[in-house]
Amino acid sequence: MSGENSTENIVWHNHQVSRERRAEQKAQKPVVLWFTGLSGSGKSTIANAVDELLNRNSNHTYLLDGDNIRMGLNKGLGFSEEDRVENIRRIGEVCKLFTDAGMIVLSAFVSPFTEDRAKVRALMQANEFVEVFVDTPLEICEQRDPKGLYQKARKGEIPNFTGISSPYEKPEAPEIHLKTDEVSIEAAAQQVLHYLRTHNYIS
Ligand SMILES: Nc1ncnc2c1ncn2[C@@H]1O[C@H](COP(=O)(O)OS(=O)(=O)O)[C@@H](OP(=O)(O)O)[C@H]1O
Ligand SMILES: Nc1ncnc2c1ncn2[C@@H]1O[C@H](COP(=O)(O)OP(=O)(O)O)[C@@H](O)[C@H]1O
Repeated sequence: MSGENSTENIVWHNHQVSRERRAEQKAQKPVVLWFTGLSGSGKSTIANAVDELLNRNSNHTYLLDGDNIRMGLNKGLGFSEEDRVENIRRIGEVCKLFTDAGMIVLSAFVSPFTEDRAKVRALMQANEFVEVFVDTPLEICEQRDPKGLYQKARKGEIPNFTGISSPYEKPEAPEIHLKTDEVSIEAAAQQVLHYLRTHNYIS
């Protein structure tokens, strides 16, 4: 392909400071903690709790959160299947940049499609993608309804709402499985920390 959008005249630059040196300096193994689950499942709450624990442990982290990214980088994308695919693709690329920088990234997006999550995993280096399934039954998300969105969706005021009028494909083999109807926010966060410690991402 040639023309304005072609990449044929673009050359990849190798950095003088390697990704290994960037990670070593931070005394951690870079990784993306990819939280996925229904709206209201607890992705944001648990990711924030993990972020807090990691920060106190002197780790270098960054939290990418659904609503915030949609107000900036992904402003203009909606909730059609096509837009969700592009939303997750861009977020995957951002995660890759952060892991290259040696960071532990926490991403909290519904990311309802198995294929899109698999594409992000494939973009990362081996063992740098950890899928965290925030597994909360739809009935409980609906009871929580922290933003009042389920109520609106049930009234037909929000089209393509995940779990109601748009599918959520559950992870089949997540590295971490959090059942928030059985464990507290603090216990869920500790479960993630335990995984990171036992797999030598952090000390
Ligand atoms: N139609 C529809 N379906 C699902 N969610 C909706 C929708 N419209 C708005 N919202 C709000 O947007 C947040 C989900 O954005 P994401 O970027 O995580 O979605 S996706 O990964 O592209 O599917 C989601 O945030 P969370 O509640 O934090 O998950 C909702 O607050
Ligand atoms: N065990 C739990 N884990 C996570 N969130 C919980 C739990 N119990 C209750 N909650 C509440 O559920 C809501 C989850 O909302 P949020 O974190 O915004 O979800 P999401 O980011 O998946 O949309 C919060 O109000 C949180 O306090």
